[in-house]
Amino acid sequence: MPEIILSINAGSSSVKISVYKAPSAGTNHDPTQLAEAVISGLTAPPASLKYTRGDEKVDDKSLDGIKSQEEAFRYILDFLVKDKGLPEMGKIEDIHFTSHRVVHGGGYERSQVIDKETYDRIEELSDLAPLHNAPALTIVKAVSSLLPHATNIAYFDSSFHSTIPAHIHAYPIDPVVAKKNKLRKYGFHGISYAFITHAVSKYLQKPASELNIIALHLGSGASACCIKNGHSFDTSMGLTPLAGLPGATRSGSIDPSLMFHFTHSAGKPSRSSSEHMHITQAEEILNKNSGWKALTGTTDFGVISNKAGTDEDKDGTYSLAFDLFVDRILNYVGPYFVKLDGKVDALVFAGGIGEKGVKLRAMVVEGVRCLGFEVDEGRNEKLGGDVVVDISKEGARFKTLVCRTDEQLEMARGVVEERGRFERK
Ligand SMILES: Nc1ncnc2c1ncn2[C@@H]1O[C@H](COP(=O)(O)OP(=O)(O)O)[C@@H](O)[C@H]1O
Ligand SMILES: CC(=O)OP(=O)(O)O
Ligand SMILES: [Mg+2]
Repeated sequence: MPEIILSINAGSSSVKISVYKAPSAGTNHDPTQLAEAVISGLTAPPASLKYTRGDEKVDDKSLDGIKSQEEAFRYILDFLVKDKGLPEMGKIEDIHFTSHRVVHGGGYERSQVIDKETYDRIEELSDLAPLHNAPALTIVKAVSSLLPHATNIAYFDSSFHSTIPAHIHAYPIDPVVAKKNKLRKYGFHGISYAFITHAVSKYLQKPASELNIIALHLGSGASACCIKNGHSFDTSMGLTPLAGLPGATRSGSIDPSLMFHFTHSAGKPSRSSSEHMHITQAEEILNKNSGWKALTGTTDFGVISNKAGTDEDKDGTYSLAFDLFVDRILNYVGPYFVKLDGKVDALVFAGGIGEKGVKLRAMVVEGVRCLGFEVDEGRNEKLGGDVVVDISKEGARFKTLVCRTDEQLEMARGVVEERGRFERK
């Protein structure tokens, strides 16, 4: 009987689900991916579905009416179960494990089976990841009712960053208050950074424990990570995923006083607060109504890239957003290069924008040319299908890589590696 793992990645604008067959116990192969379904564009309706089974692209269609992560999950599960070409999903009792990407894990340094206590803890942290934790929990709840045999395991984006030293994760505020309220830099996109670390270490044939990279996960939410000897040493997101780089609907870092000048009602509760989450209007504006959406009206950075600098960009709206993003990214690459003492194995692009944004990669690397990074135009434009691709120019002092990150696979590997810890007693 095959043991099936459903690996669920609820992002702020997408839900990505991969179906894996676990290798036989005692072998250390990767889980085998049987299918992947991605619903994207939740913040730019209509959403769309991309479905691949094995190496075959089976479906690619627009979906009206799917607006939330929970709706996307329910749609995908139904779709997978009904797919005649995927008999492994025909018997839902064979789904032993569901791994869930949970963005904010507070003090959890590793994955956890989601029991009542873990669920409550993740819920408590919802205010600190307003676009992520509550939607992820709606999926956990749906799994509990639709797949009651499955063991739910939470993988936290923040766990990878538990190695950040105190002088980097601490905020310069009253330490008593900071300790009591657990106010510190947590950092996110850690499942992706763990995948990137392993993939680049394999590609460069260098042990992860000796690997120094500057990694950029650029998606609907975007962040940078300084990875020293295979561990997170610094990252751009903070107490919440709002800090650092701007994103589809997020402002990224701003002067904290800006909000007092933006609106006087900024401190009042937001109308969209729910039983799972209580945020102020300020948090609502900075998390949901800023970033690319506020600057350009679209949350799709692909559109911004295509229009910037063309006749369609008469008032320079798209160019401003594009150039602003390049500028903010450079604000991290330089300092991380310094923090790594110039001993950098690679600058790595990942995430939807990092993997598809040809122009963005070219402009960012152009911005750090003085440090010794240079991109080969041809390689940058045609990546090919490998997990890690070298786009550096011949003779460049430092490497520039693109990594097709795979958070679902990273979680499924974790399930297989630690299966014993998760088996129901
Ligand atoms: N050709 C492209 N160039 C630049 N960005 C793109 C392109 N195609 C898609 N994107 C962007 O990728 C982002 C989604 O990235 P992804 O990592 O999948 O998101 P999520 O954060 O939801 O996981 C969207 O902002 C989308 O606009
Ligand atoms: C942490 C975060 O911002 O995630 P995403 O990019 O998937 O929204
Ligand atoms: Mg993502």
